[in-house]
Amino acid sequence: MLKQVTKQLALQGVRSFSVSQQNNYRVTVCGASGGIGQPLSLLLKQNPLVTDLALYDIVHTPGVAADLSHIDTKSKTTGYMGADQLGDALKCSDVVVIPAGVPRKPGMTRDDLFNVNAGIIKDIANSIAKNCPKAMIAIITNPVNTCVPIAAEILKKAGVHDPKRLFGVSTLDVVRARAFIGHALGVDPQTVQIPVIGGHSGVTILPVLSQTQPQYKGNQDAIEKLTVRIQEAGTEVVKAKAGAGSATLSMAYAGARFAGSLLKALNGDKNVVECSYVQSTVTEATYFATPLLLGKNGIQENMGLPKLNDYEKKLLEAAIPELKKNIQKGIDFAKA
Ligand SMILES: NC(=O)C1=CN([C@@H]2O[C@H](COP(=O)(O)OP(=O)(O)OC[C@H]3O[C@@H](n4cnc5c(N)ncnc54)[C@H](O)[C@@H]3O)[C@@H](O)[C@H]2O)C=CC1
Ligand SMILES: O=C([O-])CC(=O)C(=O)O
Repeated sequence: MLKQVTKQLALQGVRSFSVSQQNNYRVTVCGASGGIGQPLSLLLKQNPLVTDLALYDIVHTPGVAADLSHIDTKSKTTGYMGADQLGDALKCSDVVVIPAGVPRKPGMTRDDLFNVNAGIIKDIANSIAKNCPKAMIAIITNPVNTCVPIAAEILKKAGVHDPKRLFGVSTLDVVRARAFIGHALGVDPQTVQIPVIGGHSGVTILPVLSQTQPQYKGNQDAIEKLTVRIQEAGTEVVKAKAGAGSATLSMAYAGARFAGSLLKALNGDKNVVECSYVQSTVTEATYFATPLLLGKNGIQENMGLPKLNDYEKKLLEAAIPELKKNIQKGIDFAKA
């Protein structure tokens, strides 16, 4: 009889899961009701490594959680709403993904979001320090270049800072570069490899086109145009959305990919490499995105600067002062 029922469930597409599997992680999304938060949570609900999906926001999470909880994947989805429930949302989380905060409108820079978003990151980081100090933390909220140093300073104050576990999500820059290059070369974007280093705004975004696989063969003019397009791709979306926000769907895809990579590495996969904005000694900027080998404890190895040609070295020179300014702003805010 039991055999029959199991077979029937299998035919209906219902999978059974062994309790002995290692792949049981709790992921918290902070800002889960937003333009990024909802599709990101939908994608995470489909990740087989997630057993417990905690959705936190200051609005609407009971509805978002109820909706997602009807999807036939194994993870349990729970909604937490309002500052009183932030601690419970974070408690025992393995991975915290943060797309909480306001997005840009046309004419704004990412730095213009600082006044509102810095305080949001500060509050969430304080609660992470108390409730899940060992979690991997992935910050999507802009300005990423400044929000990551803010979170680091808050975690330092609480005595729980581990730079190997704190990440600024710059994956969308890689995703975009792969899309643009794949279409330009007429190849599947999924087969394109390219490091995008530096930070996540304007001139701090440094796509290393000389290291693209398969090779990008454009002339210098084409290379410069493509570089600027990747650097300004966020603004391209902000303009196209004409006041209705910034990239949400592509960011949800990128955020789910990055969180998925953290989970794979936690689960013992030894070949997970992602570019991400982290504490760094690779350049003069104390936070900098480079390719990272991820492991069970976060960054296993910073793979350092890829080989740069003369044009890319100039881009790096332009990025460093801007990054240093963005980083100092975050440190000053957190110390004040
Ligand atoms: N790193 C990246 O590549 C990218 C970053 N972003 C950034 O992501 C952030 C979110 O963007 P969207 O989802 O489009 O904005 P949104 O306004 O649609 O959603 C933000 C969500 O955050 C929530 N929120 C506000 N204060 C909160 C708090 N204290 N605690 C928890 N949740 C809170 C809001 O209620 C809302 O549901 C923005 O700062 C945006 O600039 C956007 C695209 C790409
Ligand atoms: O441009 C923005 O404000 C949002 C963002 O970071 C991106 O799309 O890369």
